Amino acid sequence: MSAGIGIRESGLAKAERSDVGDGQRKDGFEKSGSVVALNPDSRIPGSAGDAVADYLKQHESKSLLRFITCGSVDDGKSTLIGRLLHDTQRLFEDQLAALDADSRRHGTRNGEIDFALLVDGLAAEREQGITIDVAYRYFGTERRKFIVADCPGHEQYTRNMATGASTADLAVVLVDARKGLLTQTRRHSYIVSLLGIRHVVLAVNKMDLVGFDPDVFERIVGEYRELAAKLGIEHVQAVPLSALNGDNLTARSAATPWYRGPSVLEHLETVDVGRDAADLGLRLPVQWVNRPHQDFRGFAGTISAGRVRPGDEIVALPSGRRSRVQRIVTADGDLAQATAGQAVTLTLADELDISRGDVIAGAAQPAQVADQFAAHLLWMDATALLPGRSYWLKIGARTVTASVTEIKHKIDVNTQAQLAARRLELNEVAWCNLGLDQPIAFEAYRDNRELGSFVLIDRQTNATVAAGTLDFALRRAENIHWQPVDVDKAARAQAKRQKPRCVWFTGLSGSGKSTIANLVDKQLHALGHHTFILDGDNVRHGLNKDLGFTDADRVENIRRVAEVAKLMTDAGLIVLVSFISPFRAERELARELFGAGEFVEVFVDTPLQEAERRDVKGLYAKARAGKIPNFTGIDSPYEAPESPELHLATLEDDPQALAQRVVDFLRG
Ligand SMILES: Nc1ncnc2c1ncn2[C@@H]1O[C@H](COP(=O)(O)OS(=O)(=O)O)[C@@H](OP(=O)(O)O)[C@H]1O
Ligand SMILES: Nc1ncnc2c1ncn2[C@@H]1O[C@H](COP(=O)(O)OP(=O)(O)O)[C@@H](O)[C@H]1O
Repeated sequence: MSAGIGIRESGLAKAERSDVGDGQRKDGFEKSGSVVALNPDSRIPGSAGDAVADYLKQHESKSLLRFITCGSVDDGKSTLIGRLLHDTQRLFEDQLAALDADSRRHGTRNGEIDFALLVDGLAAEREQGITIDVAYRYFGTERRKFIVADCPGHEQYTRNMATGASTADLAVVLVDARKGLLTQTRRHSYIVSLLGIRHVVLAVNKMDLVGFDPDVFERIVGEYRELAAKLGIEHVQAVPLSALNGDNLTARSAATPWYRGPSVLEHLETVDVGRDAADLGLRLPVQWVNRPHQDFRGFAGTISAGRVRPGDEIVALPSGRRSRVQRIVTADGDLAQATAGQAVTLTLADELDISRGDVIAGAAQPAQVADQFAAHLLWMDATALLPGRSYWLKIGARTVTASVTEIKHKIDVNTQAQLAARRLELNEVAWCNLGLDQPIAFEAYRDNRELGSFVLIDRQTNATVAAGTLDFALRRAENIHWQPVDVDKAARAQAKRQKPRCVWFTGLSGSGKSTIANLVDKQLHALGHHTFILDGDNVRHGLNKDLGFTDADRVENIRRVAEVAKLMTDAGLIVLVSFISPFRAERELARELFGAGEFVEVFVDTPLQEAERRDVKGLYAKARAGKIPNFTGIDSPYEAPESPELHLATLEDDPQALAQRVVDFLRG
C-alpha cells in the first residue's frame, strides 16, 4: 500500500490526490441538501467489505474532498460535524473499525484507495506508538464524497490538527459570533496555512445568539480576511451559521436574507480545490521495484503529479540517469497513458539502478535534488529537539539520516511572532535548516505535498517526533566535493603499525575518565603507539569555548569532538576521548562515524554518590548550592551506556587495573 493518512509511515508526507473539481462544478444550488441514501441498515447482508465495495462502486465517479474542522467544542464543532453526518447519513465509525483485510483489498481496487486507508492509516499510527486523536469520518452526497478529520481540541491539539490537516484540501474554521476571532482561531489558521491548505470556510457560528445581525458577521469576516491575507490563505468563504438549528448548514436559511452565498454543505459540494496535478511534470515516487523474473524489471508507485506515456523521456532521481518509458503496466493490462493518482508499474528502455525511495521524473521538468534545506518543523515529542542530534528523516518511501543544523527562529503559533530558540519543545513550530546525510529528490511543499513533507523519527525509540515541510534547498554544500588524497588512512595506519581507534570514555564528572584515559595513554605511548587525548575540559578551552552546558550545547560539543576524533583516526592515531557525553544519541552518532571495530565505548561507571564524595574539583558542592546550573547527575541527565565495549566499575578496581583492561582490549 503506497499512501496513508496523516502521520502514518511518513506523516505529512502523505498528501493523496483528491481529484476534486474536474467536471464536478455545478451551476446553482437548487438541488442543495439532497443526499445519498446510505442507511447502514439497508445494506445487503455480507461483510463490511461488500458494503464498502458497493458503496465505492456507486460513488466511483464522484470526486473526493478531504477537509478538516478547526475550533473547540464550544464553538460548535461537534454540532456541525454531527449535523453534517446526520443529514448525509454517515457511515458509522464502528463499521469502519470492523473493516477487514478483505474490504481493504476491495477498497484499493480501481484506484479508489480512500476508504481502506481510513483504517490502514490509523492502524499504522498506532503501530508507531503515536497517540494521535483524530477521527476520520466519511460521508457522501449526490455530488461528492467527503472525508472529514475531526481533531479534538485538547492540549495536543497542534499535533492532532497537523495530522488531520496534512491530507486535507480545505479547512472549516469555526468562530463563535459572540466572541469573534480568538487566539485559537489565529493558531488554527496558522497551522492550516503552514500545511498548505488554501481553502477556508469561515463558519461564523451561533448567529442565532446575535440575532442574525449582519454587522456582527461582516466585522468578523473583515478581521478574518486580514488574517488570511497575512497567512497567504487564498480562498475564504464566510458563512453565517447556526449549527444547532441548521441555519445555512445544509441549506440556506430564511433567517439570513441578507446573505447571498452558499450553505456550508453547498460550498463543500462545489468548491474547486483542484490543483491540476496532471499538468505538472511527472513525479513517480518508487514504492518498490518489481522483479518477478529475469526479463521483467518494473518500478511501481502512485503517480503524485503529471502524466506519463510510453516513449516519454524520464530521469531517475537522485542519480540523474535518463531513460525512456517502455511500458505502463497495471493489473488490468498496459496503459497508453497514466496520470496523477494512478498506481502503475513502469518499465524502462535501459537498465537503470533505481531503488525504493527514488523518484522517476519527467526529463523536461525534473524535481530538484539536495541535501540541505530550509524547512518548517512541528515538534511533537515530549523530549525536546536539539540541533545537531541525528534523526531518521522519512520522505515518501525514502529514509535518510538528518539533523537540524540551525533553528532560525521558532514561531509563536498564536501571534506568528518570531522568537529566538535553541531547542524546540512539544507542539512548537520553527523555521530551521536541515542537513541530510545524502541527497534526495524533493519539491517545495507548496508545489507538491507528497514530495515536500517529511517526518522525523527518533532513532532509539522509533517514535515519530516531528512533522515538517520543505521550503527550499540550501545551496551551500553544492560546490563542496570530497577531495581525494593519495596517502589514505590505511597507509597512515600501516606506517604507525597500529589499528586506528577511537576509545570513547563516558561517565559522570569525577567518575575517573581523565585518570584512566591518562594511564592508558601513558602505557600505549610506552609501547610505541601513536595516541592523543581529547579531554572535555581542554577542548572546551579552545574549539568549544563558545559552548556551555545546556542539552543543546552538549549535543554540539559531542558532535564537534566526534568529528575531530574522526579526523584523528584518519591520521592513523589511537584517540582517547574523555567527555561526560551524557546522551546515548550523540554517542551513537559518534560511533557511526567510525568503521567496524574502530569505536570502543568505555563506560566509566561511578555511582553519583561516590563521584560526589570524591568531588575532585569541588563542582558538586557548588552545584548542590545552586551555583552551577545544569550539572550532570544533579539537574541534568546522564544516560548510561546500554552495551559498551568495556564497562569499568571504579568501585571495584583501582585506576591502574582498569587502565590495563582497556589496553588489553585494544591489543587483544
Ligand atoms: N554543568 C556542568 N555539568 C557537567 N560538567 C561541568 C558543568 N560545568 C562545568 N563542568 C566541567 O566540564 C567538564 C565536562 O565537560 P564535557 O565537555 O565533558 O561535558 S559534556 O560531555 O558536554 O556533557 C567536567 O569535567 P569532568 O569532571 O572531567 O567530567 C566539569 O569539570
Ligand atoms: N577506580 C578509580 N578509577 C578512576 N579514578 C578513581 C578511582 N578511584 C578513585 N578515583 C579518583 O577519582 C577522581 C576522578 O577524577 P577524574 O579522572 O578527573 O574524573 P573525570 O575525568 O571523569 O571527571 C580522581 O581523583 C581519581 O584519583
